[in-house]
Amino acid sequence: MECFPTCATPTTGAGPLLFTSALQFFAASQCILAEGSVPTPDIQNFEKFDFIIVGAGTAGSVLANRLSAIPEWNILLIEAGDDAPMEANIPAFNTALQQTKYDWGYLTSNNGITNGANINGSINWPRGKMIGGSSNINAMIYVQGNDQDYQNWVDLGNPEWSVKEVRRCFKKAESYQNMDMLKNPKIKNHYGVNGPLVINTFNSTQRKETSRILSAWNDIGIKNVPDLNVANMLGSGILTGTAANGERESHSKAYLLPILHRKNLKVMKNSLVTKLLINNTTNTVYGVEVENESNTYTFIAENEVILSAGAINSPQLLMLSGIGPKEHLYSKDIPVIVDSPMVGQNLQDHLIIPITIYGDGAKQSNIIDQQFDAIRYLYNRTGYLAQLSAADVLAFFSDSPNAKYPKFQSHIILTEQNKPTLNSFLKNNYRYKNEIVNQITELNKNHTLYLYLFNLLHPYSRGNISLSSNNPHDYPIINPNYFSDHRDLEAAATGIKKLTKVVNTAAFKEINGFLGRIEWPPCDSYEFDSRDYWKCICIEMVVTIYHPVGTCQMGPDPKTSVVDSRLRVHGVQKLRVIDASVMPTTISGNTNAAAGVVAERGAELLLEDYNEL
Ligand SMILES: Cc1cc2nc3c(=O)[nH]c(=O)nc-3n(C[C@H](O)[C@H](O)[C@H](O)COP(=O)(O)OP(=O)(O)OC[C@H]3O[C@@H](n4cnc5c(N)ncnc54)[C@H](O)[C@@H]3O)c2cc1C
Repeated sequence: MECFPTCATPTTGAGPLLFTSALQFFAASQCILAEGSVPTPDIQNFEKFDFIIVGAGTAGSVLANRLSAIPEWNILLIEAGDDAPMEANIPAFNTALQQTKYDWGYLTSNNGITNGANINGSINWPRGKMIGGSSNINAMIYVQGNDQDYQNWVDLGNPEWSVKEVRRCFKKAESYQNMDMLKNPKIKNHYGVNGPLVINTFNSTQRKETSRILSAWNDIGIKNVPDLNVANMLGSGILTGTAANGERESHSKAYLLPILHRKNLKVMKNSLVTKLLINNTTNTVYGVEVENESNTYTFIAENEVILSAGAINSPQLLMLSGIGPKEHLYSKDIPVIVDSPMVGQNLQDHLIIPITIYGDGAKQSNIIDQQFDAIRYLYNRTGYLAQLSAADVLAFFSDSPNAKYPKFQSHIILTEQNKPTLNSFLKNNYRYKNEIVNQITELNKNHTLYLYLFNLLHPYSRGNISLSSNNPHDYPIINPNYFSDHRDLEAAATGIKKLTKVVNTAAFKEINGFLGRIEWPPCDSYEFDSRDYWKCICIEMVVTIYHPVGTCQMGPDPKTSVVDSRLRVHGVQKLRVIDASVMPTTISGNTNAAAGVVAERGAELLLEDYNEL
């Protein structure tokens, strides 16, 4: 049988050799793309450690590094998820891990008020479930926040978190890599260059379009700045990312993987902590209960247990262990050890409202070009796979031009004409109903979609996390309570009205830009682009930019906070929470860098308490 009748006679020259080595290269590059694997440790039931850290996410990775730097301390780090897969490392796949085994896959509860345009009135709340946690599933946007954010924490009775200390910790964490930008003395002075966390700007294949976006922002008064962090999150510009050389920089890659050789650190993955062990006569925590495959283990912490399970799971674990609002614990048949009314309360998130602006623009590249781009990525980490799936520009603004504190933020998702993945993105990631999805994809057939994601930086509304049962496998109930405070709705309408002005700028006129009306029955009677129209869209279509914080907030008073300023849990001994949940108020922008800094500073406070600093 002739398999390839048209194939030229195979050569015995250099050609086949070259092809073979190319094939080997591509096969090997898939393996080296993943960030690395954590070996399974040799571990015994009832083994004793000095510190046990629950959760190897952003904060847990930092803590494992800083605490295991003390050679006399034995550290156990426990993570519910597996190693991060290859996709986590490739920037353009930043949404690809949602709703896989690497995502906890949470949904918000249907409150019957918001989210009429979303399937079953609820939205996705993804959270990383893997080594690196949410730092391996996030969009890599590196935002430090505004000085006032940290001053707010001090004003709430947390003296350890002064702007000066927090800024020092950012520098300690950072390894800023953009040599061109470092020629600017303000940028050089602002960032750290010797820390573990590599940050840089992305190379963008969309610079023509992102320049247009920047120019439009500039024209409506959101002035372009060379660097958003240096500008204290005021203005618009190209963002910095936890990425460099075409790869993601997760907190696990920066802090954890390089120290796996330390003899005093054990890391257990695929292991769910189900409960804290507490001596209820002394209210002292002495260990944790853990499920690994079908086995249950007990591990003892001689000094402390540190919860770094994130803003949903840290309060969940406290409540499962008897620390929380007493009536709620009684209702789930959980014996109350400490009545701590704020556990799971004070939930703050950055909501987003999608604003659809269309214009002439590039078509989606064809499949052959995309495949070549994939090869280019494997060879030298360039091309579209090396950049995040959203556009690499941001705007931070307020309702008055001279404001020193931003109220609003805008991200952009740039969607070329007729993009095949738009439909599934809107349906699966945002859970919009077909009527909404179809309108947007229909207009995208012949227009580029500039999807502006408007977000409110400092909401007044507060949600909460509560238990659905006393079973640690049952997901907690997430109630974000968006727009429950009317001031948020008014502020959002003001911010959106300001943002939609971009459509009248020269940059958008040049491409026949127009604002797309989303037809949705509850909003149809309102005049398009009026405040009332936008308020209606806010209520019906609000989704998340994935920044829950505040559910174990720090503060001096056990009635109004969960941990003190040194992150020790009120009412119990030998227990801290160190992760995004302790932020008493949210920050001006994306929360990953700040969660890492909470852990940097939290580690310092802990070391001070043991005279190790
Ligand atoms: C989709 C998405 C996009 C985002 N984009 C950005 C962005 O671009 N920029 C930005 O600044 N921020 C972004 N964020 C937010 C940012 O990533 C988080 O604020 C930050 O990672 C929180 O860190 P953390 O340590 O508190 O929690 P996490 O990083 O979530 O870590 C918690 C860890 O604890 C583990 N865990 C939980 N419960 C248990 C248990 N019972 N037993 C054992 N282990 C457990 C989890 O599996 C996880 O690994 C995004 C988040 C998401 C989900």
